[in-house]
Amino acid sequence: MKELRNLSLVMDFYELTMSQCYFNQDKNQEVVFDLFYRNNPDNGGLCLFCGLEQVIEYVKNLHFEKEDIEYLRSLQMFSNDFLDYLSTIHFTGDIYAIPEGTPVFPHEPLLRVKAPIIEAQLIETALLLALNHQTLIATKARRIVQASEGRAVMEFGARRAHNFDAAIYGARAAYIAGCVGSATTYAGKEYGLPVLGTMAHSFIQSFSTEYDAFLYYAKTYPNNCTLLIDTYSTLKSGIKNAIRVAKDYLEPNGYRLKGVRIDSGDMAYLSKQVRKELDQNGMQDCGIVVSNSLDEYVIESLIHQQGAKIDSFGVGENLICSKNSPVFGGVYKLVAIEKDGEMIPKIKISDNVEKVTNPGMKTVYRIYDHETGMAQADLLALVDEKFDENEDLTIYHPMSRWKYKVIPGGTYELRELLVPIFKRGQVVYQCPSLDGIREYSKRELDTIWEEIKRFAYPQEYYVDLTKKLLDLKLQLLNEHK
Ligand SMILES: Nc1ncnc2c1ncn2[C@@H]1O[C@H](COP(=O)(O)OP(=O)(O)OP(=O)(O)O)[C@@H](O)[C@H]1O
Ligand SMILES: O=P(O)(O)OC[C@H]1O[C@H](OP(=O)(O)OP(=O)(O)O)[C@H](O)[C@@H]1O
Ligand SMILES: O=C(O)c1cccnc1
Repeated sequence: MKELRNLSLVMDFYELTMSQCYFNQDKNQEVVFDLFYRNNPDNGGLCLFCGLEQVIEYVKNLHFEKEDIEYLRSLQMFSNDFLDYLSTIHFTGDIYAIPEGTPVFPHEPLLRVKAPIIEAQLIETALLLALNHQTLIATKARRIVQASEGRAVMEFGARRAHNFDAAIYGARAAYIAGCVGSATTYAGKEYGLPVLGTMAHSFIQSFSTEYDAFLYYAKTYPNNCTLLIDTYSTLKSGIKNAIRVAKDYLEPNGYRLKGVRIDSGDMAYLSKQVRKELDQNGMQDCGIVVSNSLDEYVIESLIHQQGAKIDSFGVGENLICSKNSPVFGGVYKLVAIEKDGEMIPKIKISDNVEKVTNPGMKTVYRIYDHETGMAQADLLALVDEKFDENEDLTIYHPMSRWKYKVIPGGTYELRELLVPIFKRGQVVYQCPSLDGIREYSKRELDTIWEEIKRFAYPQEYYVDLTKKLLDLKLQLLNEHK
């Protein structure tokens, strides 16, 4: 079996200091935490939820090694009794979550934990860091894939990623979001996603001539040959040498030149000129790949405003670092606490209305329109609420009773998005394959209206409350006045 790094101590120190207080007071009662976010990155209309598999690995493995305990002891802040307790701790609670690859929206629980407060608290940091990172990268990658309108997007980001895990998990998230593969070989080995790539300028420079470099590569990989044509001059030498190699070696031997890559200069102008030359030489099947600090806006402009002739995109830094919007602000908030065997709903109040939490143990439903199959809104409900799809459904704005919408009975279907992942500490969820997640994600994205997916001022998707949940929220707000 592969040895796992024990990452259990990847937790904010306050999780441990607070936990010792709970422990000393014998206050390890059950609580419920919701993990959700408030704003879509890049002013977008949605996110793609990602990173659940890594959360499952972390929670399943939660334990402290002897050396972890000794380290904590050396800090002289923790009692022997508490350290003894930590040395045997493992997760015993329930976790429900939305499946990876699902389009998600602000303010809905993406994941819900019900566990003794110490356990729920100790896993906070890891849950947030895994889900915040991969959701951010999948969300960015999805935008880039959308802008490419069916042209392949290759993830080239490892060298600009914020260290090893960001490259590996970033490649995973990007593949889920629709990239055709990644240049990060490790991610191919680990996740079975396609690894791909072309060549670097250093390769061309290492030969006496560009032609020699192309010829050597073509002889080595005649079936899969994409040549980088911008080392000296894309139009004066690169494209000419690429065509020569195709004519001198590949075609006489029954092969075709697969592609050329342009990595600098004006990509619209160069791609059009290169396309013309390839076509004039009977090489209509040779693809044009471009790279160089691309993002969804440059890609959109190349395709729509500039008529660029591009077949695929290599995208690195803007994708792997979500450069325009580098933070995904997922948060983890306590929403209920057990008292005398009963779960008591809790609220977090803020002057900023956006930051007032939705109290209680809740679930999320996606409401699909019967006729179109499209998602109409998401509905937050208390877990014990029951629905009959033949009856009218009234959904409320998260803050006001007078803003509501009635969806007529018989016109909609409800799908509960949160599914069981852990029950009493045991994993009850079978993680789908990466390709399974990717296909599911594509299908789910097809149920989201284009108005929500567009980049400029997207329409806001409704995440509403049931009457019962809204009443509870307003009642708690009143009680705290
Ligand atoms: N037609 C185009 N429309 C919009 N942006 C483009 C177009 N062509 C290139 N770009 C962008 O312009 C920028 C050019 O950057 P930069 O100055 O780094 O490259 P360069 O001078 O072409 O080559 P090098 O990478 O060797 O410095 C890149 O971000 C690229 O994505
Ligand atoms: O611009 P990005 O979106 O991050 O895409 C990845 C970049 O990384 C490489 O450049 P680099 O100069 O590092 O190496 P090279 O010698 O292969 O061009 C590649 O040529 C791309 O330009
Ligand atoms: O294979 C490529 O062309 C590649 C890979 C990583 C970064 N830039 C380019």
